Amino acid sequence: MNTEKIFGPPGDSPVTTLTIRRPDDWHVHLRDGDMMRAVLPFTSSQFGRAIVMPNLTPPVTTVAAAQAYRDRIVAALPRGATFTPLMTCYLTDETSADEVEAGFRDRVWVACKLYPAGATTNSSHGVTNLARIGSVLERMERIGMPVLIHGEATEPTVDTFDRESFFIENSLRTLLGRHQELRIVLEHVTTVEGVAVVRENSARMAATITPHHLVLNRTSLFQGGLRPHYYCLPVAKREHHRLALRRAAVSGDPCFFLGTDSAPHLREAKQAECCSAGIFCGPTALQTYAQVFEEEGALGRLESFASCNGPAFYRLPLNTGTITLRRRKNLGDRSLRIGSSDIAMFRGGERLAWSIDEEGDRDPQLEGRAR
Ligand SMILES: NC(=O)N[C@@H](CC(=O)O)C(=O)O
Ligand SMILES: [Zn+2]
Ligand SMILES: [Zn+2]
Repeated sequence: MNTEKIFGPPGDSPVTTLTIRRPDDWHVHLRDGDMMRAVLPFTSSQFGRAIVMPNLTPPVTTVAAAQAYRDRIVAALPRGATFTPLMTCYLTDETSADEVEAGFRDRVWVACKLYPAGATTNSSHGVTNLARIGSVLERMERIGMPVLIHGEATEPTVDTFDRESFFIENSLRTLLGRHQELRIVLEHVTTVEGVAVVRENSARMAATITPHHLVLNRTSLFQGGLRPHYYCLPVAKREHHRLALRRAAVSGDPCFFLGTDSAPHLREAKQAECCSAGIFCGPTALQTYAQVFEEEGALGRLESFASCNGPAFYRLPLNTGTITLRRRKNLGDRSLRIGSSDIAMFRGGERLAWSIDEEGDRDPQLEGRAR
């Protein structure tokens, strides 16, 4: 990592540019069609790779569907982009272990995504009971294929703010016991309990942390009125949970890495009687992570979180090339136009401390270093 004036003597002017190995996004929703074409450049310009979530309608449940979806993403990439989408298989009660293994061996998908049925956006085809997919999980355990979990309980009697900790205590711990070699990512972790279970099982477990959960708590959702654009699942929790997430992210520990959970919804779906869950944070994700790491006095560890810990967990090579962030106050766009509608951007129109160099410059010293 290259920084200018990062560790200068006290009173010295602060770091002005920050060059890190090109990062990856280990959790993103690229959607499909016009929306995919509109949101993809924000991901492909910053990240070398991204784990693409399979919660389309209909969900991506077969090798053929994943292959076709990957082809559509690659065809939509801006000219000259060097970006690799990493695909996932949406688990249902009917998923076949053979199909899962075939797609993994053919390098079509890198992981399976487990949505408890009804837990979040487009999860109605998800798993109704973990016992139903026991043989699939057993196979994944055997072949070393990770399962990525939206870790929230779905029982209607469980309080929304307790759904993650309830899932951990009542489902995840059983799963960990039943499948002792299974490799697991707790996606978009939001609680102290989530951070703890990941640390306890860090030999085979990791978690992604979103930019928004590092800066929002549940009070932010009601700041001056109800904020639909801050609503996502799992919902932001109390302040002490947010502080635990910040400590985990900046710790440098390999079991925590970057996953934006950028989840675009049209404005009419957000500003509605029943608001869809999801925050479109892709355009300002890296800038927000940089701000958080700086506030925590840990800019020197941003690179491990953003660019190194994820590839180590997924057993993939590090990216070559770099990205440069510059301390330059900038006002980003407020929203992204899609046909006659638009998508509100998280922190769009806010004055952010960091901006991303457009060229995506490459450092010859880093080129070819990995692999
Ligand atoms: N995070 C969200 O609130 N929404 C995601 C689904 C998900 O990741 O749970 C979406 O697809 O919109
Ligand atoms: Zn989710
Ligand atoms: Zn998601």
